[in-house]
Amino acid sequence: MSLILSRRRLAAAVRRSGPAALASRWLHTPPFATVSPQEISGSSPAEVQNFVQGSWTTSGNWNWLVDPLNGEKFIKVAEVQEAEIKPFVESLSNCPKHGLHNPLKAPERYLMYGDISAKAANMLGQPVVSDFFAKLIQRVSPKSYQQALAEVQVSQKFLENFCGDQVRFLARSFAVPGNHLGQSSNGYRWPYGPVAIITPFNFPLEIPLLQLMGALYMGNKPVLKVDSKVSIVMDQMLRLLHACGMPAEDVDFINSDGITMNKLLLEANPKMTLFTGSSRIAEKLAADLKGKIKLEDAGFDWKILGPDVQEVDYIAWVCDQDAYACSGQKCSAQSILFMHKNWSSSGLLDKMKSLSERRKLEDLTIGPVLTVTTSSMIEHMKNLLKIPGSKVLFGGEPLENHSIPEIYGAFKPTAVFVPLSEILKSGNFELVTREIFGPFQEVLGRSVNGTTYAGIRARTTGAPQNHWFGPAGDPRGAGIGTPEAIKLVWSCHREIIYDIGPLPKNWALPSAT
Ligand SMILES: NC(=O)c1ccc[n+]([C@@H]2O[C@H](COP(=O)([O-])OP(=O)(O)OC[C@H]3O[C@@H](n4cnc5c(N)ncnc54)[C@H](O)[C@@H]3O)[C@@H](O)[C@H]2O)c1
Repeated sequence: MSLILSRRRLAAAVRRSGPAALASRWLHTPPFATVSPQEISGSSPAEVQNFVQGSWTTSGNWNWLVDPLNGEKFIKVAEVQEAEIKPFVESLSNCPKHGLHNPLKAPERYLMYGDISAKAANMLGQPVVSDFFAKLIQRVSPKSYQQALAEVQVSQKFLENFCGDQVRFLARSFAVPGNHLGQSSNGYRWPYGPVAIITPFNFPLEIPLLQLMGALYMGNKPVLKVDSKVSIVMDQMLRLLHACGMPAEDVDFINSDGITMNKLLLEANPKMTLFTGSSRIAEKLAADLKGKIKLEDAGFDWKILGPDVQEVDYIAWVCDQDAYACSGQKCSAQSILFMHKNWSSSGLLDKMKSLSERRKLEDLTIGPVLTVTTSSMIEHMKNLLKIPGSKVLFGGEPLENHSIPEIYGAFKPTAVFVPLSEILKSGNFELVTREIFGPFQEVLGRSVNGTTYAGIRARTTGAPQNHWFGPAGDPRGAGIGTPEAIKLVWSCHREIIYDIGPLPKNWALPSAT
């Protein structure tokens, strides 16, 4: 059974099934929720609010979002304007720089967050709740039900990982014996206090939730800003967390445009900002915030197939998933495939073509691209095709028979072949390695460089809660998911040297040194 129906078909189904079925659908909406994913439509729009100083608030301005599948205005977001940021600035400045808790202050809060995580993991694990979030994700960041559900399941496992004592174990300290009796040096994981989290549209639940919980576990007070296109998901998740006992004052949640958020950061001066998004904004914020930032920015991910040809069917399937699942809008999506010439006669490219052709809009295995328009993908492709020897292997055309609004992209899964000798020429390299955050990859003839996913089952898209996921080689690089990521991003090292005596027997005043 197809798990996602087009809005029009859904609306028709609701009309056919009448109010009794409607009531039963609401019965299947979790108690904390204020929306029902299937019911959101032009005639029954949903509302996204802000949360500050312990209360839900609206703003003077509603930003209307259009349904990525049919262009209908279906969600209104209370976007905070520049003149309205004061409560958020005040709320953040109420948090001391030593945090809401730390190893020497309010340690019971580590246990409280262990309990909140246990309850939230339990709630999110209930089929009604995971289905609710998967369907809500699908409405705003269209991807297949399996991909949306996987995002919920990763989030649920992450919460399970930090139940019980696991939060306090994150703040484990160590001691080194000192030089004399009564002296020892102790290393602590210290919070930053007031912090900010900014996240993009492509993982509406997983990225903001994992970073938010990491920040809270270590004792910080975050203000969270998720891309407004998808922030309805975290609006609902915060309601779940409140229902699981999260103190209302611990997190603020703001909807705004980038300019307003930038202003808030400059005025509220958070001690640390975690930014996940494009490299352009990452570099701007790094300068504006004078380096008080950690980054997970744009990805241009490559896969290399070396000379040993094997498991062609499996590799074709992994390539298809890596390049085109979520319509290529995973930060780890395969952007380039370097293929050793031994693969040319293996049938790999034909298999990839057939797999890409299985993808269809009806089940969102291919769907709207939220930040790149169809015309800019076509333009990029035309520029690539000017490179001698390059050719479209498959795709290369807009999707057909759809009602995706023009502000979004609608493009068939596409692969363009570019000869390696050409890519190395100056001028071509920048063009070929431009990130197109959509279902687009370039296939090159020979292998050149490495990737960190290795082996016959290697994939580029894999960021479950049990892997560190993040960049390397940049001192500002952040991570997500694991205890190491949480400790690195959300706490700093603080050393306290205890030197409590006693003084040596017969101590006498030494001469000046
Ligand atoms: N490395 C990772 O883990 C990772 C994960 C997901 C996405 N990404 C990257 O994110 C990009 C796609 O996301 P996008 O297009 O939404 O990114 P984006 O940089 O346009 O937006 C990201 C967030 O920043 C906010 N923002 C924009 N300008 C701002 C400003 N001046 N001050 C403060 N906040 C501002 C946006 O409202 C949004 O919430 C891709 O490049 C992708 O590779 C990276």
